[in-house]
Amino acid sequence: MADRKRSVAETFSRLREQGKTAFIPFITAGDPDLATTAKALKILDSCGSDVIELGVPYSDPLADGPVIQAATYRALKGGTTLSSVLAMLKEVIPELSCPIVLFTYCNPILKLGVRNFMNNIKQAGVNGLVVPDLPLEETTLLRSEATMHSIELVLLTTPTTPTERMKEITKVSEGFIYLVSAVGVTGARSNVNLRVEHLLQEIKQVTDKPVAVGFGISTPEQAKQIAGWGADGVIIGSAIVRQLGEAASPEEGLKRIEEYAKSIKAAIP
Ligand SMILES: O=P(O)(O)OC[C@@H](O)[C@@H](O)c1c[nH]c2ccccc12
Repeated sequence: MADRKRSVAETFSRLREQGKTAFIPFITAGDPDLATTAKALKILDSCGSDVIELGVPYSDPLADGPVIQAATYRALKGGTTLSSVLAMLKEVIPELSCPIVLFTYCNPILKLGVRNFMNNIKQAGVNGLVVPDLPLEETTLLRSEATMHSIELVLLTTPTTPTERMKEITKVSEGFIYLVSAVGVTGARSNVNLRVEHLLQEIKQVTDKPVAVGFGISTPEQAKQIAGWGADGVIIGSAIVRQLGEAASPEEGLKRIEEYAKSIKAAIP
């Protein structure tokens, strides 16, 4: 029963019934250390996060901007590995009410072997998975193993994805569809890409699966704007990672993200 309560798709359908938009924070595991990550997950959960994205630090974060690259570097320097992240999650997830979506690049999955990887993350209590550098053509093996382990494999579509390809992506994406709102890498932008409103409408014409928007969102006003355009979820990473990882102390960083998460949650209906 716990799994069903926690599935990403279930979370979105509950929110849809309530007419609410999901708040989905992203943080990098192990930045500044795994003990702080464990506390951050509990704080973000208690501040009303509906889904939490947790990034596994990897040496070549090609889709990440400078803030998350710096966080990744700090986490790797601190010795964070996939197995230490999963060991921490095994302890923490039973205390969380929201589902966890793990973020990892392809390489760590291939190193472990797809079946082993899916089994390990399922054992840790993870619900969803995003693999930013996994092209649609390569998803078959991951999708079948994810399905076998009831892991929801979330796929991404971007402002430059051709319509036919976007339709393919929406067909096979599980949990939700990640609409990347801006071209380029992750990182707060001063304005939200106004094309997102049209992109959301385009996707919602071809699927009724939930669509969450990420990239560049950092202020309550931007979150409110995205929610107003009909997004089912608002994803914020760099703005949170910066406050947590660049604070004078872990305690200071945890205090900052608590206040920040509450301000975002208050802004989205
Ligand atoms: O950092 P931003 O601009 O708020 O965007 C969310 C993003 O950080 C998070 O979803 C993410 C972290 N690493 C990624 C790599 C690819 C796509 C998305 C991501």
